[in-house]
Amino acid sequence: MFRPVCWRFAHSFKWNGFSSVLHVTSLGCLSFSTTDPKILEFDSSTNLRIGQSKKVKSSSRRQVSHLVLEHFDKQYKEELGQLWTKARAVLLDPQCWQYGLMLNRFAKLDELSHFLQVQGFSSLLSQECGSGSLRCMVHHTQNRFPSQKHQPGHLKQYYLLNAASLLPVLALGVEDGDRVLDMCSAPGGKAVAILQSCTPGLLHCNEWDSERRRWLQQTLESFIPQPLKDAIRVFNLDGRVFRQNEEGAYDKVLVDAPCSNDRSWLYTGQPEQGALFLQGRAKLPELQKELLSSALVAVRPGGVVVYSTCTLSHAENDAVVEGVLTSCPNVQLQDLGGLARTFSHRFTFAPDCRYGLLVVPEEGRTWGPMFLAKLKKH
Ligand SMILES: C[S@@+](CC[C@H](N)C(=O)[O-])C[C@H]1O[C@@H](n2cnc3c(N)ncnc32)[C@H](O)[C@@H]1O
Repeated sequence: MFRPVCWRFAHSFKWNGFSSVLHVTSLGCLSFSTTDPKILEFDSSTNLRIGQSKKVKSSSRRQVSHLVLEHFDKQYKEELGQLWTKARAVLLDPQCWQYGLMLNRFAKLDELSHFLQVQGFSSLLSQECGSGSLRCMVHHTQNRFPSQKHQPGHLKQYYLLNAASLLPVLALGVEDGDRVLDMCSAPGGKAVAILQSCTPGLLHCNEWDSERRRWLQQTLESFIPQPLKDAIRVFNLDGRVFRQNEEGAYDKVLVDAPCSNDRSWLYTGQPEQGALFLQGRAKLPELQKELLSSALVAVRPGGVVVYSTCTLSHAENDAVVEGVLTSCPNVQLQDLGGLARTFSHRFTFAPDCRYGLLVVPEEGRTWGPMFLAKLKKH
């Protein structure tokens, strides 16, 4: 049993998936031995416990919906060929999923940064990415930090995410002073990423679902200090109305659209839920086109819109962008080849995605699914 000295960090700390043990020495240093626990946890009485092998709770409870899986098999085999076999293996094995840690530049990070370095985490983003002060740490193996609890008045140190979900933010390229709309914003991962990368002149975060809007507000509270919050406003609107209210008001708009979310929808559990999901899925492309068109009205001439989803579905990705490009003559598709080259060692991109980039998960680089396309208005 060890007594952690760095109490604040240790208190909420759980670890799964490494073959070494964390020690917190009496001097407050962090080091590892080579015993092989599957889980470590600090409990609230400040003791470090080394537990026996046990699975991460949330993963072991997941139940695959066979209805959804069959549907995916049929569709994605046709759309992605061999890549689907690889992605399928990852999606069906939550124990292998990698998680990135987006670090909060507004929190104290010394101990955490040191700990991550010792553990072999590396930085996803280099200076060439143009990501400003945005930092995300990734590991080549499966690993999962616990989510930090929301505590009013305290800033969290990190946000857990699928590292590929930073690509839309990088593609948007927000700069200091920009007026930005995050049209579908909850739970707020990408809004936080934007605020990590720079200081926009204003950031409007919109979320239609009231429950999720509260979650979004909590995320912003957990990561962003008060002075910066003055530049942020949270809206509770249907994103499709921005076309009427906010014409040309923004330099940059992110449409991280409601989508099938393959990773979580595969685990819809009960057959009825799976059936409902498949019904709803058919209606998504229409909504997505409307949201993207609305964003193109809300952005100023010369401004850019990034459209993204976390599904592999062609109908919700390339086909949506194609549909909008056909109906909006003053919009031009932007090349994302540079971004793909920068991250080709980290992410697997589908080779024949016509209008954007599609990150497909595979063993060892389980990031994705993530689709993004960038459009510029003239
Ligand atoms: C993929 S999630 C967004 C994730 C978020 N950008 C992030 O990075 O944390 C899509 C969100 O869009 C919201 N949504 C659904 N329909 C919408 C609409 N018509 N207008 C605005 N938001 C909508 C959903 O409730 C959901 O929270």
